[in-house]
Amino acid sequence: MPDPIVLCDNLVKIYKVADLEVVALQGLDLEVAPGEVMAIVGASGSGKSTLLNILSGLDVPSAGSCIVDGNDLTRLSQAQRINYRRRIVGQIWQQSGRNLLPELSAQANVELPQMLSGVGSSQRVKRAKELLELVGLAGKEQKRPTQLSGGEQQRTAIAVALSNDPKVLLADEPTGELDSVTSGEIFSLFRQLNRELGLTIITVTHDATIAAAVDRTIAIRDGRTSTETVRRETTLETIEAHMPTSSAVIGLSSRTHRESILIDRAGRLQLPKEAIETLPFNGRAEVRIIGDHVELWPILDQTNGNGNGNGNDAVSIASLNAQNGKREQ
Ligand SMILES: Nc1ncnc2c1ncn2[C@@H]1O[C@H](COP(=O)(O)OP(=O)(O)OP(=O)(O)O)[C@@H](O)[C@H]1O
Repeated sequence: MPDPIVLCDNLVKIYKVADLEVVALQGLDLEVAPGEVMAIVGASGSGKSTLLNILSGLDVPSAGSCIVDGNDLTRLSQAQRINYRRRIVGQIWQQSGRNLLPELSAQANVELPQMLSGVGSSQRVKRAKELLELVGLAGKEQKRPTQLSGGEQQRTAIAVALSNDPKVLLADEPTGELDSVTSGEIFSLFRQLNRELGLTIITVTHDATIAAAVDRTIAIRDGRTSTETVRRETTLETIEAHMPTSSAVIGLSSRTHRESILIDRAGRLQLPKEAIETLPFNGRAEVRIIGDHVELWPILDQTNGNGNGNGNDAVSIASLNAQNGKREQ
């Protein structure tokens, strides 16, 4: 496997608001391979945008490490950070007002980041035209954002994000304001750009069709990666009965996708919601490694005379196959 283009290890982000501290990311691990197309999903407030803002260089991690294309985002100087934001990453947001300057034409919007990077006039005019053609907007170069449809505005935003030839495209809910047909078209464009330019794409989304179409979906819960869902190469027909019934927080089919929990580098894991719902207890528990599996036992209240582990209420959380190193749920 090639070296990851994104490697986050035990990433922490704490926002200070007056006297309060908000822990937005609490020890998140993430690896993304070059040329991968992946989605980040999770409930509101789970830390998705915080992660994207760190990857884009807009926010600085509070602790842990985050390296993107060899750039250590915890240690960049101000000048290095500007250079990183101009050349390594391109970013698009849900709201077109945040992506485009309304008083400029599509062409001028795409030229602007190049102008800020010192690219000469004739070269940036040529590149802006090429990029607008690549995203399917040939002939609309002189239109202003208000003269374009929502999908066309997002296409323009993608061309703007690509104007300095970044390695990684970061998209925060890029289809959040679009209808499902236009969302599908934007996602096809992502796929085309991935194929033709080798672009790595990381998108935050609530859109199940997008999550179903990417190579890998990471679910974040409470500021940590909790599950990962990968697309199966072939769909399952016959052994479906033996597989989990659904996949990922947005409910992808287990015929086409496989979900796994992630144990982070500190050894922590988050049980899926369905597993928590079937646990017969919560609170303190004892972990026992018994032969080939791991068990959780409730620690019962000592004051009423109960010891722990005497009933049938242990939960086996994993089977460990020591022979082949495989871990089975
Ligand atoms: N600039 C900030 N100052 C203070 N707290 C913040 C800031 N940005 C995010 N937070 C807090 O950090 C936590 C994670 O927020 P974040 O926006 O990353 O979540 P999210 O998963 O992107 O949510 P949504 O899906 O609603 O956009 C939340 O509790 C949020 O209130």
